[in-house]
Amino acid sequence: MSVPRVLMVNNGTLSLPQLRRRIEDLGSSTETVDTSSVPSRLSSGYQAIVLSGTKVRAWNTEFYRPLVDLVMNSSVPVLGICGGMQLLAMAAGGRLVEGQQRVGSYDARVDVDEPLFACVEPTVKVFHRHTLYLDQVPTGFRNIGRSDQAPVEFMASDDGRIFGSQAHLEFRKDGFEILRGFTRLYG
Ligand SMILES: NC(=O)CC[C@H](N)C(=O)O
Repeated sequence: MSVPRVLMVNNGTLSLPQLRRRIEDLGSSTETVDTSSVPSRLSSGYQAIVLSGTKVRAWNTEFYRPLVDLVMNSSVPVLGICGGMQLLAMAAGGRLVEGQQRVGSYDARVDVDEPLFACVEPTVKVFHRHTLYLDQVPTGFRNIGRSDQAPVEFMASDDGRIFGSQAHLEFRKDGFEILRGFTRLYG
């Protein structure tokens, strides 16, 4: 079987190497493109798209428009991490709020009947590094994970193609196992 290829969009996160390594450890190859130079159409050679955390905040919808168009016009599984989830949520009309800066490991409760969580228990310990919080899922998405700190820790599109994680899944064992659940959607 050939190795699945993942297009990794670098939105300026501090932990791109770790994110790539995890996806590669799970059996995919990765190629990275910066936010400002994403293609207008996904080449048929890719089986999934992963959006890293961000440097430019999700409020800047103009900056992220080409990326959002790429995601919406593709048909492969997509995973947005931290700011990568926030920018997808903003584009779909979601609401973000400025909160307490959160850095470190926190528990979240997840819906284990969702394919993303096929490899974890209902409570996961995952790593966070952010100050913006999604307090409402946008139309077309549902809330699939929550915690004492944030009402929306994970979201999924109604068609089950696009996922978002507030946590940086490139860290911690449970993060890796959630990434494993994602790779099973296209691998
Ligand atoms: N790590 C990130 O992706 C940060 C996202 C966003 N800038 C926030 O602070 O919430």
